[in-house]
Amino acid sequence: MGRVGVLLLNLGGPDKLEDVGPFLYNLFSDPEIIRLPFSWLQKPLAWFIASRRTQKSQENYKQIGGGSPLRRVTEAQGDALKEQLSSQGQEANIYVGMRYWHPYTEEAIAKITQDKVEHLVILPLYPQFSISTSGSSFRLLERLWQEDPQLQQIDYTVIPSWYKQPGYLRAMADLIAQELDQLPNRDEVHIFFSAHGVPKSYVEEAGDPYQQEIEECTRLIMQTLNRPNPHILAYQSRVGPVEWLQPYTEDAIQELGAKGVKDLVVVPISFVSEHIETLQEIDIEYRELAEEVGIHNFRRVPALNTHPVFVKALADLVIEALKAPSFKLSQVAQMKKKVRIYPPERWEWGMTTSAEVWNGRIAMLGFIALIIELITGHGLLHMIGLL
Ligand SMILES: C=CC1=C(C)c2cc3[nH]c(cc4nc(cc5[nH]c(cc1n2)c(C)c5CCC(=O)O)C(CCC(=O)O)=C4C)c(C)c3C=C
Ligand SMILES: [Fe+2]
Ligand SMILES: [Fe+2]
Repeated sequence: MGRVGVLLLNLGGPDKLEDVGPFLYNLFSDPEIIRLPFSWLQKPLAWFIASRRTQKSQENYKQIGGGSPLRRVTEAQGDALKEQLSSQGQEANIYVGMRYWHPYTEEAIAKITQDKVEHLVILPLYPQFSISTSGSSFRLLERLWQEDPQLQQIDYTVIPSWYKQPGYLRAMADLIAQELDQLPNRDEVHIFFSAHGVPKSYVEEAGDPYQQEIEECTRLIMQTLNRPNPHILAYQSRVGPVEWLQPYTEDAIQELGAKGVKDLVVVPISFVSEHIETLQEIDIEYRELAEEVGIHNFRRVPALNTHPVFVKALADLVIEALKAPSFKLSQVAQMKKKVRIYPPERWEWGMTTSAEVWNGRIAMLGFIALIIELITGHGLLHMIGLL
């Protein structure tokens, strides 16, 4: 076999506080994150939302040391994977491609062509598929492939999602067991799976298989764990006013508190690395809430990071993918029950939930712009002489 490469995909995160604004702008500029009727509105709206969110987001990053650990952790995972592959007789170069911050996917692709990689495995570091995560990275890669004849020479294969991988399930179950065993009444502790949320319309209108994969993954982890504990699944990190997958983590914590639950072990299930949503949102915000509602033993299962059983699982995935018939980027959408990757070919006007929401938001934006213009005396309407 010729030169082998593995491209690890992840979302990326700001390395320092000054990066937060531009990182958020990149994130909200992605039509897979925010769906709009007109593409020309994407950038101004991304700028508007990012500016409004930057300060709050910076405060959260300040609480975890002033930046995201995601790059460091992902690079460590890459190093560990290279070593593990080598010990299993497979030499490979590992490349990290982030969607919204350095090292960008484009930078990784440039290195891959420079190194003349012949066989490439594309492995998203999201166990479950969502339009907003792996889907967005695959779409970007599809575009890069179409534009570059050199890339088209590479024999590549994609792993769309891998939440059923036995080593991954084992590593998750072991980490949960370790936390349960720290508590005196370990078989009665509630296991709380906290998945990252997505807007409900992704699942119901666009056919995102994310919710189904999360639910199945939860069931498989519980089966692997093989303990009698009660468990619950809820969704965290909601952004904006639309409805996201329910129940929301904060509501579920409150309900458990009201029922008199005292011991909780929280399992972050959509992430394999520590980042802001484990270190700040769960460890600080949800812990505070849990204490307020009387859940005094609140423990969080650490992210897998470079857990050896997990790294071996990643290596097994790569080796199997190299042996199996290749799976192309264009096949992912077909396989995932005809997922309509955002934005749709044609904007659907009318009473669809998202169209209504966005029509309302655009009107609101226009209204805000008008108020600002009336107060400051500067703006588009003054420029064209209407005010
Ligand atoms: C607004 C929509 C968002 C969707 C949909 C979304 C889905 C989603 N995200 C992750 C994983 C991560 N998200 C991270 C940061 C992040 N995500 C959003 C918004 C959406 N995510 C924002 C605004 C941010 C920035 C942080 C903030 O201001 O809250 C990160 C990086 C974290 C870091 O340490 O920097 C990850 C990872 C998943 C798995 C997911 C859907 C399945
Ligand atoms: Fe996110
Ligand atoms: Fe988030």
